[in-house]
Amino acid sequence: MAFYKISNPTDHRICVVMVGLPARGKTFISQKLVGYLSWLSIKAKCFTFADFRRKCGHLSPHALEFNKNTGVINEGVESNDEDEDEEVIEEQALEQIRKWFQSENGVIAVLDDTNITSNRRRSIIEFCQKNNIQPIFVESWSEDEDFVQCNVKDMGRKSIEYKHMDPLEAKQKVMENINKFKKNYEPLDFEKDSDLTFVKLNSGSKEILINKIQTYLQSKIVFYILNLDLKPRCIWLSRHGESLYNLEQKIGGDSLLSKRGEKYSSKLPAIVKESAGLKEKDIVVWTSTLKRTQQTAQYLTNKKLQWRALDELDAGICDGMTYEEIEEKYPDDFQARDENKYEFRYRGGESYRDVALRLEPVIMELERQENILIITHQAVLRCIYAYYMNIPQEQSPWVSIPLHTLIKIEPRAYKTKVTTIKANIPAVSTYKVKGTSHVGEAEDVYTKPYGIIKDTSS
Ligand SMILES: O=P(O)(O)OC[C@H]1O[C@@](CO)(OP(=O)(O)O)[C@@H](O)[C@@H]1O
Repeated sequence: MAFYKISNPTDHRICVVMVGLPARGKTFISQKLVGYLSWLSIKAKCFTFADFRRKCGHLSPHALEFNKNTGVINEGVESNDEDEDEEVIEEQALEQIRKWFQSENGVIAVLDDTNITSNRRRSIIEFCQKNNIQPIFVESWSEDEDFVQCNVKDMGRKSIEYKHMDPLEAKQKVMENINKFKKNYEPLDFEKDSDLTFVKLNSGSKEILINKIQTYLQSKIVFYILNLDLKPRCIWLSRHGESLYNLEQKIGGDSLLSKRGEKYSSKLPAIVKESAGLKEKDIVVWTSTLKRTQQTAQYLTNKKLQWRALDELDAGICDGMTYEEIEEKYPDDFQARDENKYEFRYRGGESYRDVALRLEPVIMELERQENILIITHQAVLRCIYAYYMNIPQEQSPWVSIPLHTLIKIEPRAYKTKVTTIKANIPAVSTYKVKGTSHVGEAEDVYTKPYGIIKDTSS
């Protein structure tokens, strides 16, 4: 079920059109925006023209050849008539967007390409007008050497166009490409483009210019982009230490930590220090308002902030019960929750969807901040983890977030890196296995593929 429902979808179709030279953070913005909208249940998709060109057998002007039979990209094959090919490819790519809006009832398409000429942008506007789509142009502009070089490095290492190359060669190619595009670049202009809806970002969020934002959805998109800080940063996630309720397999409540939970809290500062390599003043600790998270943060001397929005999912009438008791007393509710855990709302309490919605200001603030350690609860961390890792909503309540484990997240344009650091302090499992009232080993399908697991000696 989509949360964002509209009576006539064609009235609300938006195409976010990225504008800018390579290595200006366009892919990062596009991916983050689509992840955020999907997390809010707004149907969104990113269309990367480079992908499409590759599939068509060209990567003009990057001069690569895609072998459709083997899937291998070969270097050095130039197209004979680049301009003509490019036009056809662009048309076909826009056609993909039109089809997606129509067949999938899409709401927001993000077009991740350079779109650096006024002509190109005008042809996109024409396409949008024909198809009842509102275009918003998002230009990422920068002459800041550090900003550009940081993106060049990221592109060289991770982008499919360059990652097969030697790092130096990749860097050189990206720079060549930037210079090639620079010659034709026509930035968005307040006078010439006064009729367009656009946002112009200078080196991320250093300076922002906005023109003609008109609808609620447009302002939501723009507000999110304005809060995005493109600088590399880390987020650490930890559950509180094992609690007395965890030992008794009871959910909710506001209990204190067990002895092993206490041990985790005293070890946490050293684990964070080792993982971060930063001074304490450079990491801010966010906790919920519940005792078990504050007790876990007690030995951290960093600046701390409590958020009510980080409190655990409210289990309503089931608060303080074990899963076995819930199954016995409310068998229908127990089964309904297993069938659709994301949507199920405890009587007098919350669903995972409710938690995600109340977390929106936390997410927005996280995007503005640099290095944050969040100490909170199982359900809340699942929602935050799902946001960073683009985990489908229906799967997010089943993600494994074990106790006494620090998760380090490094969001990047091409892939988010996750490192799982185990404290080596035993704790009970609180993972409720689907279809039973038992807690046990998680299937862990969503944590394992991403994580590099590190153990700390006890
Ligand atoms: O959604 P499920 O899997 O029930 O997990 C959420 C539960 O996790 C618990 C532990 O069982 O969280 P936490 O100990 O992190 O506060 C409960 O309080 C909470 O209701």
